[in-house]
Order: sequence, then C-alpha cells, then structure tokens
Amino acid sequence: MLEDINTVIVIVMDTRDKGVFLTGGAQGLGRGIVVKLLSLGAKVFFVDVDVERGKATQVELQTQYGADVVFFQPADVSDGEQHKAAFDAAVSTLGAVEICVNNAGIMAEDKWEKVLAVNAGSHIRGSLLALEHMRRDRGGRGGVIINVASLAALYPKSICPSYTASKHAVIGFTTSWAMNPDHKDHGVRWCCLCPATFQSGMVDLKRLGDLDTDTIAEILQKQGFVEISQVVEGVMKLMRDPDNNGAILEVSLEKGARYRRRQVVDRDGVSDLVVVDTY
Ligand SMILES: NC(=O)C1=CN([C@@H]2O[C@H](COP(=O)(O)OP(=O)(O)OC[C@H]3O[C@@H](n4cnc5c(N)ncnc54)[C@H](O)[C@@H]3O)[C@@H](O)[C@H]2O)C=CC1
Ligand SMILES: CCCCCC(=O)/C=C/[C@H]1[C@H](O)CC(=O)[C@@H]1CCCCCCC(=O)O
Repeated sequence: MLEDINTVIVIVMDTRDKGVFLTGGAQGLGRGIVVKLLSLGAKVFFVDVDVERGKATQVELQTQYGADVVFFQPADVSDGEQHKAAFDAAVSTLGAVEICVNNAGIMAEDKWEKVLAVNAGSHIRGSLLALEHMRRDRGGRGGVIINVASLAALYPKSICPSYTASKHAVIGFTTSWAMNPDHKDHGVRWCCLCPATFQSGMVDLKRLGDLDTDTIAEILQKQGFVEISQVVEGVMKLMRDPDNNGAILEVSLEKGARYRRRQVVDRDGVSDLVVVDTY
C-alpha cells in the first residue's frame, strides 16, 4: 500500500544504560541534565570545578538513583590535563561514553581569556576527546556530542562581547565537524543547544560589561526567563533525534524548543550532506 511505502521509521536514541560524560554538572543546567538522564536509566559521569557542590550533588543523586549510576570527579576543564584525565576516568568507570555534553560555562567580561578557555576551549577539547573515543571507524560505538552554546551564539550582544564570541566559536566548530565528509564512518552526531536566559548560578550581573546592574536587571526582567526544565527537554530532543547531525536547537520563551538552522540531513547512508537553513 502507498501509505506503507511512504512510511519512514525513525529509531530514536534510547538513553537507557548509555554512558554519559558531562561538564559543569554540579548545579544549574548541567545538574538538570544529569537528573533527567538518571531518571531515564543512563549512567552519568560529571565533572565540575566546584568541588564541594559537585560532591554534594553526587551524594544526593547517588542516594536517589544508586551509587553505581552517577559519578563525580573534580576537574577544571580549562586545564587540558585535568579535562583529559576526567574523560579517561569516565571511560574506565562507565565502560564507554556514548553521550558527551560540553556544558560548563562562565560569564566574566573582565576575564576574557578565561571565558574563551572554558566556554570555547573546553567544548572543543571535550568534543575531540569524545570523537576519538566514540568513532566507529576506530572501534568505538558512535554517539552524540552536544555543545551548550547560547542564543548569544546567534546574535551580537553588546553587553557581553567575550561571552558572545566564545559562544559563536562553539557553533562554528560544532557545525563544521558535523559537515565532515567522513561523518557516516564516525557514527557521531554533532549538535548545538542555544537557550535564552534562564535562572542559574551564572547570573551575576556584576560580571557583565559597562551597563549598570539595574539596567541589565531591567532588560532581563523584561525579556523573562525560560525554565531550566524546558532547556533540559531541548537537550533530550537533541539526544534522541537520530537525524539531526549539525543541528542548532534554540530554546526561547517566544518560540519554545525549535530547530534553528543548519540541519544537516543525511538519512540515506551516503556521505552527501545537505544544509537546510530554517531562519
Ligand atoms: N544561565 C543562562 O541564562 C544561560 C546559560 N547558558 C549556558 O549554559 C551552560 C550552563 O550554565 P548555567 O547552568 O547557567 O551556569 P551555572 O553557573 O549554574 O553552572 C555552570 C557550572 O559549570 C561549572 N564550571 C564553570 N567553570 C568550570 C570549569 N573551568 N571547569 C569545570 N566546571 C566549570 C560551574 O562550577 C557550575 O557548576 C553554560 O555553558 C552557559 O553559558 C546558555 C544560555 C543561557
Ligand atoms: C538573548 C540573549 C540570550 C543570552 C543567553 C545567555 O547565554 C544568557 C546568559 C546569562 C547568564 O546566565 C549570566 C548572565 O548574566 C547572562 C545574561 C546576559 C545576557 C543579557 C542579554 C541582554 C540583551 O538581550 O542584550
């Protein structure tokens, strides 16, 4: 029958029993993603530079989900050696990593080198570590890399230029790797998440540019905040959808979670990449 011929079966990625490596999991969005993945049966190894908060989160989540499914290791991911050691520890603890979420980020316009090292450098390093481990053509299982950018990756933002630059770098790096001609051999999807502002430990108005904090607070209040739970759902959408290599998912109050642009469509098993811009 015609309906049968036209039916496309999409097999979504099942997160149950998957090994996850995530940076910046002690609080905020990272913690939200860890909790969601644990509730879906994944095993999560997270790192954070905030040792006390990381340990407290680990204790709390091990009590709720079990000591053998969630692991914390202190690491400053702006330091290459600490980052690699943590990734290697995740592989030996979990057996394999199939989902990598590069989430750690800071806002500090008075420390632009650090902003670039954490927000862009650690995402690039984390992605390359994950690719090397996951790629099917070198014995890995394939998987997905999710890089947490921001809506500030898609527009100029005059009050936080260094933060904005770091997030633009994440988009450029991730979508470029997604278009690698050997993508099918790697079996690794590359995705970006671009949320609008949400309430978290990061909202520190004093670390922004020249505007006074009252003015910034007024702008943010007027714009409103998305809920962390909405952003977490965006991450899950990116993880599950098998056909979204190269995707940029926006999560905003006005539009909800929607694919924004540069979706690389590659369903047919051939390395022909088609970029679909959905502006
Ligand atoms: N809060 C917001 O409005 C938005 C945040 N984002 C992005 O979401 C991501 C998560 O941010 P939030 O949850 O808001 O912030 P958060 O401050 O609540 O959490 C970030 C976590 O990353 C950790 N971290 C920072 N530097 C680190 C380093 N060098 N090594 C290891 N861990 C480090 C922090 O200790 C913290 O636990 C960031 O990449 C941020 O840029 C994107 C759009 C909006
Ligand atoms: C529409 C801009 C989205 C920016 C999303 C983002 O990454 C927000 C980060 C906030 C972080 O929690 C710490 C902050 O202080 C950031 C907010 C500063 C951005 C305000 C942008 C205001 C504007 O539209 O110009």
